[in-house]
Amino acid sequence: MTSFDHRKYRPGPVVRLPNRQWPDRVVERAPRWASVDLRDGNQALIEPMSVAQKRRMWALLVDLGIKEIEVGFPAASQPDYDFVRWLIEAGQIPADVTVQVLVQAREDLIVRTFEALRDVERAIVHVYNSTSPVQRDWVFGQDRDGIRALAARGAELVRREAAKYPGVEWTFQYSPESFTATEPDYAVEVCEAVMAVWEPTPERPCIINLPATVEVASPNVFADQIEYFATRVSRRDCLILSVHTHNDRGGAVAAAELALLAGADRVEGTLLGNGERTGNMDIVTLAMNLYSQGIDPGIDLSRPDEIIQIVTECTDIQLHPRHPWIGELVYTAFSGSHQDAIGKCLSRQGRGSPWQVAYLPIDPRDVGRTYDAVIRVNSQSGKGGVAFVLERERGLTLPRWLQVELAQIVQAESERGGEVNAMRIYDLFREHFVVDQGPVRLLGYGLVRNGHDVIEARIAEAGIERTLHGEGDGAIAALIDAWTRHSGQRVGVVDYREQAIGEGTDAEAVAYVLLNVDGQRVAGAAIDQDTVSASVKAVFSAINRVAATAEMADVA
Ligand SMILES: CC(=O)SCCNC(=O)CCNC(=O)[C@H](O)C(C)(C)COP(=O)(O)OP(=O)(O)OC[C@H]1O[C@@H](n2cnc3c(N)ncnc32)[C@H](O)[C@@H]1OP(=O)(O)O
Ligand SMILES: CC(C)C(=O)C(=O)O
Ligand SMILES: [Mg+2]
Repeated sequence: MTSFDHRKYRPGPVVRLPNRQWPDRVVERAPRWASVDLRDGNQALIEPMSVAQKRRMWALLVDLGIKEIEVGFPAASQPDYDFVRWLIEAGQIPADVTVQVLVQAREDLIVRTFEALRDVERAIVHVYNSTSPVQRDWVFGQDRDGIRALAARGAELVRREAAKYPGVEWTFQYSPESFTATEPDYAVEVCEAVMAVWEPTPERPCIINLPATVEVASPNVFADQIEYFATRVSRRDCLILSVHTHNDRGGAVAAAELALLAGADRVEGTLLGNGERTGNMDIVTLAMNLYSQGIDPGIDLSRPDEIIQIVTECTDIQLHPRHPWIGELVYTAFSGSHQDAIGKCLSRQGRGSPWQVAYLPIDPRDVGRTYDAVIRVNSQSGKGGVAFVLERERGLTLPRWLQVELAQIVQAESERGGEVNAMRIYDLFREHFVVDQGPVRLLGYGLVRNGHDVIEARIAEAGIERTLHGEGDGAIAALIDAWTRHSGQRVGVVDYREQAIGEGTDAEAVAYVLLNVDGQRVAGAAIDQDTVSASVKAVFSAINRVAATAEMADVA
């Protein structure tokens, strides 16, 4: 008998919203960002941040360009109080950044919160109380009127205390905590009661922050709740509509995105999504989502490794290697068809033209990643990936028939031993296709080119030195003629390619040849400083591969 029983649960809320508008809208600009790393993020840590960690996190948030930063709950704990004091007294708050602090709708806490903020130039005071039926009934033991009065009283206290510090530019923020589980009409009613006290104007708006304190439904329901609120609240022009989503169902980012369609102006979240339970909305992910749609996110995410390092140090939570946009493995493909498509697209992607590379929704270089890690080879990989790695690391552009054969060799190796790195792929290429130490060794050759080519090749075969003679149109044809006369084999050239790698005096030639020897196709390759020598040696590589196969058959 287990307690796993879905009948314990009821479906989440449904909002009646005929003619909802948000599904037809698109997001065209970034929201106002507000970080709650130092408050919601911090309160969810096993070990809350030390002073040094808070300072590091603060510096990072400012550096990224986040302009509204909730720095703590100063009335709740001495470290939070002290941190706020340090920010103010040490002049740490840049002119374009506003600190925000959280407080419950309780008099003593509100008084202390304002004390903590004395001498600040500007600040957002964020007061909240919970509004859902279960919180009303079971936590606060109050009915709808009672909770509305609690909220209004909190607003009055905030207004009263703010008046004691007239030199400060205050912004008031209210959150109906547990908004997503609150009846939508009642959420509007409570916020109206708060606004009636604060009397915001278009010039001095207040912030109404609608939280998915616990994510209880799919993101479309949240969007309905936001649109419902935005279209029913009075004085919409006097408030900044903010959302604060949590990730209980894994939809915090999606919910925030849809909320923007539904009328939200501002989004609260944390870097990389740390926060209560499964976390807060991840600012980095949402910002990168916008970026990848061609929208300026308004925060600088060009150095994500720095974000990962600092957030990891401050939270002691490791980043998942497949975390959206910036996880370690996000721009790495192991699977063959992905590698093939990525390689093809990268080779055609023009500089300055709109990015369109299959499987890479953005250019990895934008977030400080190089192409080095884009393709890594294991047993799931195919010829495209192997070829891509060799081209990237060694500049070798293998012909397709050689890619196919090499990929099989690499795959066999990776089935035995896991990932195969670029150096090993190159070694396998040389070991299998550049065969200059086989049964037949080329000792030297002379070529007379006079319209018609005549070759004289000295070889050692089974310990015996011989000189072969042949002629034809081109060095390869002459050599094939020489070998055919000597061996009696029927040899034809199916394909031949050559390429230069490197430049200037360091340049080398690589030759790839596919022969048909007595009906059997065999590939060979060679690398030399000279193009003709590379092609001659490539033919011997192929001949050696045939000879080696024959020797093995004899042994068997
Ligand atoms: C969704 C969120 O993240 S909300 C933010 C939550 N963050 C935190 O709680 C971290 C900081 N908080 C704290 O350190 C403590 O809660 C303190 C210091 C603020 C208060 O501590 P305490 O006074 O010991 O009480 P505690 O937190 O248990 O408070 C519960 C009481 O406050 C009331 N309360 C809780 N929230 C609120 C609120 N927003 N407004 C008014 N009253 C509230 C409860 O109904 C309860 O009342 P009761 O004592 O009459 O039953
Ligand atoms: C304080 C509020 C906004 C909160 O963190 C929540 O509801 O999740
Ligand atoms: Mg929260």
